[in-house]
Amino acid sequence: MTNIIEARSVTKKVALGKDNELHILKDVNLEVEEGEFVSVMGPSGSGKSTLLYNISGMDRITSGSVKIKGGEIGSLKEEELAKIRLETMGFIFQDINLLKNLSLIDNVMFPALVSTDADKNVVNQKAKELMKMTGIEKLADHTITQGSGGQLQRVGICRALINDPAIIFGDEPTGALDSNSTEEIMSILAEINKDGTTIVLVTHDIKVAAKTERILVMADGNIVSQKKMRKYDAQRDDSKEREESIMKWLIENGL
Ligand SMILES: Nc1ncnc2c1ncn2[C@@H]1O[C@H](COP(=O)(O)OP(=O)(O)OP(=O)(O)O)[C@@H](O)[C@H]1O
Repeated sequence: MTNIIEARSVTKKVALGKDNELHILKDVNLEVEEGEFVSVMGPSGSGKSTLLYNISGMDRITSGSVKIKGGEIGSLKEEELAKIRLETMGFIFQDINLLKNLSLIDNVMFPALVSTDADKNVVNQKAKELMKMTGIEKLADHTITQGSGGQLQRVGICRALINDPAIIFGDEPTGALDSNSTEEIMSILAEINKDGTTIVLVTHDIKVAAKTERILVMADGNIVSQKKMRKYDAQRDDSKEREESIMKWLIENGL
């Protein structure tokens, strides 16, 4: 299997005032295989979001190396990095950040229209297909005030998928959703992953982690433990067993 993400000895420090700095990531090593579905758990402040932003090139590492599809991203100029982010990655956040003055379908289309000289009709067709796939096609012409949290998060997923990214990064994508919407969003992500898209999610929710196939646990700026599981298959209906086994593992490892 090919590694789509390779992070070596990654550190991240931020300046706190004149003579003080915070060491957030401490020599982190991580490999993610093409097509993998990975979740990152760990206590608040352990560095999960910082890891996500630094391996996706949304933020700059202090030292070490991050390769995406074999190419080092640390040394890239801002425009080159932005191009790689736009063409290779999709991002889903807890706070969906949709543009208020655009319809939902225009929000979905936005990353495709800013990135390339793509044909608007082709992009529109693709956006419609994605909205159909996630069950929100009827909301295409609505605005963001007319959707529920779960519906808007589906818009966020469609927007993340519009450029056919190889990797989707999610920072607590279900953090603001109720358990039904969380289940629905995770089913959609599991389907997307089944089709070959690599997914890396930060989550506090065992139910979310149970739908992934590898759980990384962070503590104090490093990955301290990990658990590999069979890829989730909705047909098997074994979510409960997966959740219990994760819970047991977390407790046994003092996490
Ligand atoms: N730009 C920054 N400036 C100063 N401190 C920062 C910065 N970014 C992150 N931190 C601090 O680094 C630590 C790790 O933050 P991070 O958001 O990565 O943690 P997390 O594990 O994702 O936490 P949570 O689960 O609460 O979201 C925290 O103590 C945070 O306050």
